[in-house]
Amino acid sequence: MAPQLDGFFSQVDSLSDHFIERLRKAVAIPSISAEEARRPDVVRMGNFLADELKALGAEVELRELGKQPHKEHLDLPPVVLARYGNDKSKRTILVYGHYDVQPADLSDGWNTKPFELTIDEKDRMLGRGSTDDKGPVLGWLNAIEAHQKAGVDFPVNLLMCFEGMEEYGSEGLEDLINAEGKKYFADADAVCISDNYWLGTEKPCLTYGLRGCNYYSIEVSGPGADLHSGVFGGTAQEPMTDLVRTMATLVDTNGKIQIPGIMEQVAPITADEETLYDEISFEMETLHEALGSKTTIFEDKKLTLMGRWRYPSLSIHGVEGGFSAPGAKTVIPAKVIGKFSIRTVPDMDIDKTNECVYKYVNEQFAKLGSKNTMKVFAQHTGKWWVASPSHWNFNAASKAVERVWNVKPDFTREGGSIPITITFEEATGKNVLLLPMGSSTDGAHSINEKLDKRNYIEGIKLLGAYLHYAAEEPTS
Ligand SMILES: NCC(=O)N[C@@H](Cc1c[nH]cn1)C(=O)O
Ligand SMILES: [Zn+2]
Ligand SMILES: [Zn+2]
Repeated sequence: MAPQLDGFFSQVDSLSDHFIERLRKAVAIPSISAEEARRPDVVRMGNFLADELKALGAEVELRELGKQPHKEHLDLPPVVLARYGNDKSKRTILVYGHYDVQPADLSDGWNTKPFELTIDEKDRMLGRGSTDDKGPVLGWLNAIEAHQKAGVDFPVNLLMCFEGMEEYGSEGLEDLINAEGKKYFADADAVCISDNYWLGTEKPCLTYGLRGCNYYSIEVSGPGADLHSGVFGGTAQEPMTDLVRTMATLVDTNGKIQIPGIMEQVAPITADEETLYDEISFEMETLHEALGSKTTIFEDKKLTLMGRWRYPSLSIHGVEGGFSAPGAKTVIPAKVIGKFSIRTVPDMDIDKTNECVYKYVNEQFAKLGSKNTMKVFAQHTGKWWVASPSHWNFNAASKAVERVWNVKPDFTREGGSIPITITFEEATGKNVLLLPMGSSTDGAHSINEKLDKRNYIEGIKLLGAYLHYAAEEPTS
């Protein structure tokens, strides 16, 4: 029998301004995990969540994770663990999200202040973390509150795990989840993560796969200090020149990875997979809109989806130590660190991939015949994940999508990474579902990140409806 959801849904509508205010407060905390100076703000954001959860009647623990690896002067932000409900006759759903965000600065090209939630004339709620992942995290809290205020029994016990280091490789979390898999998380019957996006702007999806991410640094140094390029140019071998020449050998303009041993690890395409892409609702126009240009590698939908889901990609992110401000500074940097990452896919192996990268980068640098020194190392790694969507957890989410959005969801994989997903699967032994709230044009990690008001409010209904269907879905 379909669950009675009307009371809950109308309460979400009535509380929508209050829920937007909650998001406004969260976005105002610049919880950037990658910036050391922002660490107190990340902690403040964890405390904010803990306080909101306590006010809703959840049992909350702030778990400290110790020092940040390679940055021993920094404490990792706490993991917020919470439980709402402990009724043995109900199913228990474990949800995960993250309260840290990517860096953001007005000078990057934002049209509005990134840490002030701004609602524009199209009801887009602009602000860093609005879609990734503060909106979805608050979605769970909002669903609890709407049940309480509507007087509707909460259908499941909810276990929550919200971390503050996801955008920096989830440092410290893996050990906690492995340790708590059969303790704090022991009751979990299934896991749900809301931290990705629809493929387009109209059709919801359920996601059963993610790429992994190996993130690398190439450090080139030589001179003892930054130098005057007029005095030393033409006399010293320059680290930036060596770095740029080395980085240029990694990948070509069409994204073809030049490192031997990477593509060789990729699982072959199966006959079933060949047919899968045609069914997916995905328009190249929407991709162009999300991209902000027509500079796609492929013109074709299937090749584009394959490029995002089932093949690895190599992206060059930036150079630390180089001159990047506007204007013209005639300096030779003494030490530069180039950053790049490889999104990994089945059947790639983390260690094997690292070996291929180290060997290749060392060879390319050696070819330069430079007297400078080069080190290449992985900053963090996370494995890819592909699960079976034939499970009651996905059935429940599919029914919830139909109920809220009046359409059957697409079943998708995702090009991004949530490295902790596979850890949850292995530590709990339970099915993991990705249930996105936001859409493809939200601009996560980019300037002008937003979450449409519609996706936030209907997304709260979706998360709540999912819990109702999960409560009664027959075991599969
Ligand atoms: N919303 C998920 C997300 O943005 N994940 C990050 C996580 C990450 C950071 N380093 C490696 N993975 C992503 O970039 O995919
Ligand atoms: Zn995220
Ligand atoms: Zn992110």
